[in-house]
Amino acid sequence: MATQGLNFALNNPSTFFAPNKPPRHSKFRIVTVKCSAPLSSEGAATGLAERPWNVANARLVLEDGSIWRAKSFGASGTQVGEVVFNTSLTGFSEYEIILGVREAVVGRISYELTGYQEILTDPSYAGQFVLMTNPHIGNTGVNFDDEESRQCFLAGLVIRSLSIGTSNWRCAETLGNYLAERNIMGIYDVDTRAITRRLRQDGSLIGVLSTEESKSDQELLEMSRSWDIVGIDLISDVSCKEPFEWVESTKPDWDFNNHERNSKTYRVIAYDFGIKHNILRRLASYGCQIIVVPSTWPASETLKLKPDGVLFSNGPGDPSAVPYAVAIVKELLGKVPVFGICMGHQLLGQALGGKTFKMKFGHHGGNHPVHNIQNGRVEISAQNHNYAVDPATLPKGVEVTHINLNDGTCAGLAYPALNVMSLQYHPEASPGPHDSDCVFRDFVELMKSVKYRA
Ligand SMILES: NC(=O)CC[C@H](N)C(=O)O
Repeated sequence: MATQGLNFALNNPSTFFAPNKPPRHSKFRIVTVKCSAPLSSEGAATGLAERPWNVANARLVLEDGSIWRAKSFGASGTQVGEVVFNTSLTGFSEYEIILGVREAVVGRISYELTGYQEILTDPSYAGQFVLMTNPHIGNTGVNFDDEESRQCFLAGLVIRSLSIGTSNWRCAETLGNYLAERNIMGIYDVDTRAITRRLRQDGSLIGVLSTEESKSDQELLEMSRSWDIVGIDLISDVSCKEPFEWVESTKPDWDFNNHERNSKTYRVIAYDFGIKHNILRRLASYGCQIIVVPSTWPASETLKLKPDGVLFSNGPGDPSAVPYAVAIVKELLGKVPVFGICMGHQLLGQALGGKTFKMKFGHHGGNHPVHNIQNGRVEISAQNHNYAVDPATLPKGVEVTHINLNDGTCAGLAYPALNVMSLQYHPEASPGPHDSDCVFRDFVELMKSVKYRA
């Protein structure tokens, strides 16, 4: 609906957008409309603008033997990865449309966004193709602020329709240019609904994306069948190599919980298994002093820094393929309050004696309902994981604190005796939802209670 409204406005010569102040807590304000392809005046009048593409020049070959012809954007080449679908469709802001010389407000647009830039820069997607179920991607371009890490680690992007126009007050460049500069492949004009239904039915599939005509379908199929993401340590490729201090908090205009700031500061060591920057910003906003350390940083060195708490971050790949990280987590248990997010939660589950398993097609999206058993509330959450902790394998004393309401899987754990808390999903989600943000306050409260207990 929103994009239809925008297309109407784009194609109506008498419409222009007001350079509004961004609504509070919104990152979006329309001031310019950049088109990646010129709209002919005829096209503009009829709504039938000429598209900048003609032919399929890429193939996605899935391990089940299906071949999907598509059009390429971003980088060219051949890339293998696991295909996952992301259902993010959240976040919108309203804009006034001002028409003609009298500047009468004639309506409002709900401007839709999916957080695709945050998804592209989430290191947990390393080794995976992200297929967006939202059919229209690229309309807000990319900007300098929404990066979740230092680079794009994912294998590639698969979308239904690439926006021909880019319009956002923060836009620095188009999605296509951004991906090409980072050597990330993308395809569009592919039936993402059909692929999603296949993945839901048959489970995650390995795929090969290629723009190389010289490679036969059979060659690409064999490539997809001889690669696997299970059992591989993907953390060490994305983690930082040296410790560093993190100070940036959420910008005041966008902070939705700033009344909860703490006057006291707590020292947190954050293990970087592929950490998203917004986890660090939220911790900083809640008054934490943070040192980020590499995935292999010894537990003994962490304890020497005398932290009030330790955070185990999100990260890519199979949690059972990184026993060295589980050993570090285990060594810290009971010595300092700990909080695990996603991969961090899965490592904690294993360190407590539990096991993880691979889900059929995982959870990827910004619209997962979670039952918070501790307070009885249902939180809408952002999730991105293919594995889960099996609660039946956990020892007595470990509590399941959150349940994913779509499939009943474990979405959070606590072990009060050892000051352990963890979530399988993303309380820091940017652009949202923000229902679970208060878990950072819970972590601060945990650190506080331990620090001032003595
Ligand atoms: N976001 C994450 O930390 C993902 C954890 C793990 N790689 C999984 O897919 O389950």
